[in-house]
Amino acid sequence: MEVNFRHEDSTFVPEITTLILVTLVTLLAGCWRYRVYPQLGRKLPPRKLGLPIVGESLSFFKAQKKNLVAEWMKKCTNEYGPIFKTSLIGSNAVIITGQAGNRFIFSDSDSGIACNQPASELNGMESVKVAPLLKKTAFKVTCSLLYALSEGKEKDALLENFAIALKGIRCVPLNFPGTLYRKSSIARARIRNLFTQLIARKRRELEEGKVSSHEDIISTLVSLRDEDGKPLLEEEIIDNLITLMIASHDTIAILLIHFVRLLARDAEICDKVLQEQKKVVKASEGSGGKLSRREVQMMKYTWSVAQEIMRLTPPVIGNFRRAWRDTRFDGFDIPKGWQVLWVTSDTHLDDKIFAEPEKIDPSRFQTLTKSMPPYTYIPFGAGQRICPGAEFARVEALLIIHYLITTYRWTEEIPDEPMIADPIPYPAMGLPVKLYSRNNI
Ligand code: HEM
Repeated sequence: MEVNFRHEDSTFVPEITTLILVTLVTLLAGCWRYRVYPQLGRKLPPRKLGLPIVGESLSFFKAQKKNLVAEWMKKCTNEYGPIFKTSLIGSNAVIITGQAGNRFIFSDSDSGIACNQPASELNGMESVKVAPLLKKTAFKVTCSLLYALSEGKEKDALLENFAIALKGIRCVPLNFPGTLYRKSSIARARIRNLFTQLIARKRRELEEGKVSSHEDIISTLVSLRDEDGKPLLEEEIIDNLITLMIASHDTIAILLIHFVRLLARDAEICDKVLQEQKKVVKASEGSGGKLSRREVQMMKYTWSVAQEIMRLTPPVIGNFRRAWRDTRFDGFDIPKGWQVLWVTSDTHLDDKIFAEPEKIDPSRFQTLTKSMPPYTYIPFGAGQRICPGAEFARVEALLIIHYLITTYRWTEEIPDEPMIADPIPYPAMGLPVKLYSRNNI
């Protein structure tokens, strides 16, 4: 027994010492690799990187949760100028703001920066929570128009799993039974499975000549061939379908939620939108109320309201790129491998571009658009990577607002409902409203 104890004790001490040494060496190596080395011989943008590993993630995400990202950015740009460095989610990052910065990121020039990386149900309802309803509606539109999925179990399963998968995007990656991350991974696997089945069905229907290669996004991706006649891998098709779902879902829903909220709050804007939509109803009488491109083009004021909403509450607050080589902007070095974050709010709230930027004034988009400097109004991004769904989003948002405002009027049930960020500003209680039918259109 004695011998055994001694034996265990004697190996235990070296093991601990080795562990401490390995940890120290790893920390020092990490410090050298991510903190010291990038600064050597370079003029990096100003500002400290914050705590090791954690960086400024906590203060950034706290600001995001409280819907204070624009203020967080303003404080930094006031102190350090339009370009400054930070460390977010374990990566060194440069945040670039302002028109010149937007041009540097969006223009096609060789900047060294590359990309990193979803109604009739309302009938008879008196009170409804707008936010979850519009999220579900946007999701269903994507499923119907992009994936040609009709109502049924498949669509419901996709919606259910997608909601769980999304929650897991921003959670701590602890892969244990019961954790959000584990549930989200299971939901992602189910979504992949569902898409695999949909792709197989679409392949069969294409072979049997039941659908055309342009029927929907799935048939298009399945039919695509490269120069050598090779099709896309199934994994590539699934990745594209998931990207489309993420990109189209919350974005339109957030725009519509803020639109419905504004119409409940601003009687003048609401009346102008209603008058425009009444003209659209009249124009569509000849075609039995069906709306075509011509009627959508008539909705100019309604779209200017949407543009103003996206100026003040952009559905996408910015996006990450990565420096694929050492590069420079505004006299500062941006080391290869660092993250580069562009942000929407800075130019959207710049009083040199938008007079009285805090004021809601849709008319600025009726007079200003042509004279607006490039790279200043960027809800859909700009340049080569501009959102490919911008026109889809415009038509979908306009049609949903048309349907809502010509069928109902509504009042907020909680007039002072606070906003939370999820990560985009979102009514904390889901925007419950009282609905009243309009019978006089
Ligand atoms: C109001 C609604 C929408 C807004 C504000 C919006 C905004 C954006 C923004 C800012 C980007 C990033 C651009 C960049 O990183 O440079 C983006 C990318 C993207 N959006 Fe949208 N989007 C909306 C709706 C949609 C819809 C409906 C679809 C699909 C039908 C869509 C598909 C995409 C795709 C596929 C990308 C990635 C493009 C790429 O990586 O090159 N978006 N969107």
